[in-house]
Amino acid sequence: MSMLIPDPLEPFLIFHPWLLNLAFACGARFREFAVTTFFFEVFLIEQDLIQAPYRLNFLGILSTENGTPATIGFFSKEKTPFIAFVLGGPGSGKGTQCAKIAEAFGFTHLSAGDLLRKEISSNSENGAMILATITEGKIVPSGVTIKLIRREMESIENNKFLIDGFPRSEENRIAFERITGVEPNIVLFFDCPEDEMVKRVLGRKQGRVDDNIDTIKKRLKVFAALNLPVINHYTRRGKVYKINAVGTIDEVFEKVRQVFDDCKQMIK
Ligand SMILES: Nc1ncnc2c1ncn2[C@@H]1O[C@H](COP(=O)(O)OP(=O)(O)OP(=O)(O)O)[C@@H](O)[C@H]1O
Ligand SMILES: Nc1ccn([C@H]2C[C@H](O)[C@@H](COP(=O)(O)O)O2)c(=O)n1
Repeated sequence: MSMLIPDPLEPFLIFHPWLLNLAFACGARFREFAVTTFFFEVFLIEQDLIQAPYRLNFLGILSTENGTPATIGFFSKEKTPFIAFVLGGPGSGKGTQCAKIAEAFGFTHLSAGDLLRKEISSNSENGAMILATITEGKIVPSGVTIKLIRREMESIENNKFLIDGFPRSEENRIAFERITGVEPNIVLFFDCPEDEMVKRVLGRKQGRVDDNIDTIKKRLKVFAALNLPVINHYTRRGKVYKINAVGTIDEVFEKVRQVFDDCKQMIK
């Protein structure tokens, strides 16, 4: 485990211009993160795509329950897990395929959406904010989501994780990589036409607050604006396996199986 001294200050930089000035005095690496995050955040709030008050929640990432500073880069070299991010629009079939991958290849399936919904039903301090955000089809502050993912990863012995529905935005991605110190090994992208996604979501009938036509339209807009840039980033990094999500569940899984068979050498 490593501790990088300046990181605990990062969340403050986002909100306090005078601390931004301090960052400039502290070195290039710190400065780059602070400036990028600041301008990106302003853009997202202006576009009404994220919750404005997330800055305060972002503090949650860097504090731990016992009050000691959080460790940045929380995987030891010996225990760096194999991570597959699973992305795609709402209803593209991420959750369905993750369940099959987990069973066939021994992965632990962590769904960011499920973890957030669990927070709502457990009446946690962030429950009301998460419910309002999901109902609006927007993205929950990274700090909140990463804390939940991190908690699960730390409590599970398995070393192979499917992280479903995360990162949803460049801000999610940058925060995750900064905090964990790792990138995903691969990224699955389920490519599905919008009309098929709408049909699947409306047919899901699981009582989700966001499975209605108004929220779906917003989620599709958020997906195009915020999630596609993440997919483009990892495409440039040579990590994306794009899967045509049209077809029966088993037909799609055959394409997925091929990806994991091809990656067997990388998966310990
Ligand atoms: N290939 C498929 N063909 C038809 N229906 C499918 C297919 N894959 C999944 N479904 C159905 O579509 C609905 C949405 O699937 P799923 O929940 O897996 O999508 P998702 O990408 O995880 O969605 P979300 O991001 O909204 O959680 C479910 O009812 C599921 O049974
Ligand atoms: N990284 C994430 C993942 C999910 N959410 C919120 C917003 C989504 O519309 C909702 C449902 O997620 P899904 O089950 O479709 O993966 O959860 C988020 O804010 N950030």
